[in-house]
Amino acid sequence: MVEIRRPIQVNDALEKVLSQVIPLEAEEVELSKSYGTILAEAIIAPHDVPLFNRSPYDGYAIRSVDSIHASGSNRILFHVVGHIGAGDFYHNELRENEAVRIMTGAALPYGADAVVMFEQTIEKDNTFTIRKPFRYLENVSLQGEDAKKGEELISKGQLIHPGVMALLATFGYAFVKVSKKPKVGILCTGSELLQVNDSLQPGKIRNSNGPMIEGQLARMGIEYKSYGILPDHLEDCQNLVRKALDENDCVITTGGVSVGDFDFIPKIYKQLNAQVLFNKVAMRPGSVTSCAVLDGKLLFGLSGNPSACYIGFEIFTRPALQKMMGNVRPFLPQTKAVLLENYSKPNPFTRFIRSIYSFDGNQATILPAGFNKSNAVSSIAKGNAFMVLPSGTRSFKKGDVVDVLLLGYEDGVSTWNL
Ligand SMILES: Nc1nc2c(c(=O)[nH]1)N[C@H]1C(S)=C(S)[C@@H](COP(=O)(O)OP(=O)(O)OC[C@H]3O[C@@H](n4cnc5c(N)ncnc54)[C@H](O)[C@@H]3O)O[C@H]1N2
Ligand code: MOO
Ligand SMILES: [Mg+2]
Repeated sequence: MVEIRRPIQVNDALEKVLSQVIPLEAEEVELSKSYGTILAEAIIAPHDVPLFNRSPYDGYAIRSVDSIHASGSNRILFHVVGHIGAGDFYHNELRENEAVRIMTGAALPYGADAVVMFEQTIEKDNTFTIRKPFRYLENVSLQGEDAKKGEELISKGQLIHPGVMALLATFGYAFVKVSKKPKVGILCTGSELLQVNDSLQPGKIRNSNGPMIEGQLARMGIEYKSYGILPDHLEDCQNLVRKALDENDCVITTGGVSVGDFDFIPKIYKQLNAQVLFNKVAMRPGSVTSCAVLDGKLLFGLSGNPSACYIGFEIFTRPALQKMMGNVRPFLPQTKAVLLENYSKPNPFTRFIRSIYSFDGNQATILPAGFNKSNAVSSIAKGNAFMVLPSGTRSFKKGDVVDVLLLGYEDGVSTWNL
């Protein structure tokens, strides 16, 4: 007799997975290799930025007090006593009606407290005149205006993107403490599976889930080990799952999670003594997505059906891997968009529809990406987002505003409201 599985809600399943996540240790990486990693320490400014008052323009540094009486009919004359570019420093203190020719980024000389842009002067020999008064600190880029010493700028658990790398470099971090990345093993089960370069034979298909998951991991900057394709043979599959578990922090299998005669993943969990977190989720596709834990490591049993497999990864595996890396924003970005066509099917389970999200110049829109079945591969290729229709709803109409999860963004969000 077939086992009757009880579906649990997506949020409950997700909570179960995330509660099992054991964060990975931290390590020091070279700044130039840190892109896409997660900060394991907060960045606290060790000094002000800028570190000194500097000129934001090419022009002349003056004492504002000397400019008070300047007007169109009373141009004031300055004597140029020095010339500095960014990186230079003028060591004397400015005296009355003296100016230093200064370039963008150069430190203001002592006594100077304003900058006159070249365009605001009439220059003659070693002098210039101005026709307006300058305020104290006018045209000055102030010490500490960008960041104050001691200020926490980026907290632990944030993604290191190019902007963060710039900040780290500013503060002299040649190395940065980040979370280690998980090692992930991928195993595709199915006696029907051929390699990508095999020619087709009756009843066989090429393994598309393997390359797809490799891409999903690569999109997260995570390295993986592919254990290839494996015919549906209980003992062989079990041995390879065990080996993959020993060699990785997390293992993803595809196929064989349902109730078919050759669906061996549930048996493998049982024989390995893994704790099954769930084997049925109230979602479509991906309802058979399964997850188990063994030795503190997560085993994701993703469906063999390509669309279900893709969604199972993005909804469960991705946040879990992000959390392993200590990412405080582990979830795909969530937004809303206007539906561009009627969607009349009822949604007894939460429905994730591979869709095309775009902006039509006026509003964010979402359009289902075509053939919308669990076994579809074309719609995952065309889509860049999931439209999410909550369970217990039906008859969505063109013009309705719906929830959307965006794929392929480097950063995510801290919670989902699904
Ligand atoms: N009696 C029932 N039958 C099924 C149920 C059910 O509840 N009761 N659930 C259905 C649902 S929903 C799904 S989804 C599938 C899940 O199947 P499995 O995860 O067990 O996967 P397989 O049986 O191995 O394969 C399903 C399908 O996917 C193709 N496949 C498998 N691996 C790959 C791959 N690497 N690349 C491309 N395509 C792959 C495979 O050829 C099958 O067509 O079960 C339903 N059945
Ligand atoms: O689990 Mo299946 O993926 O619902 O279609
Ligand atoms: Mg099956």
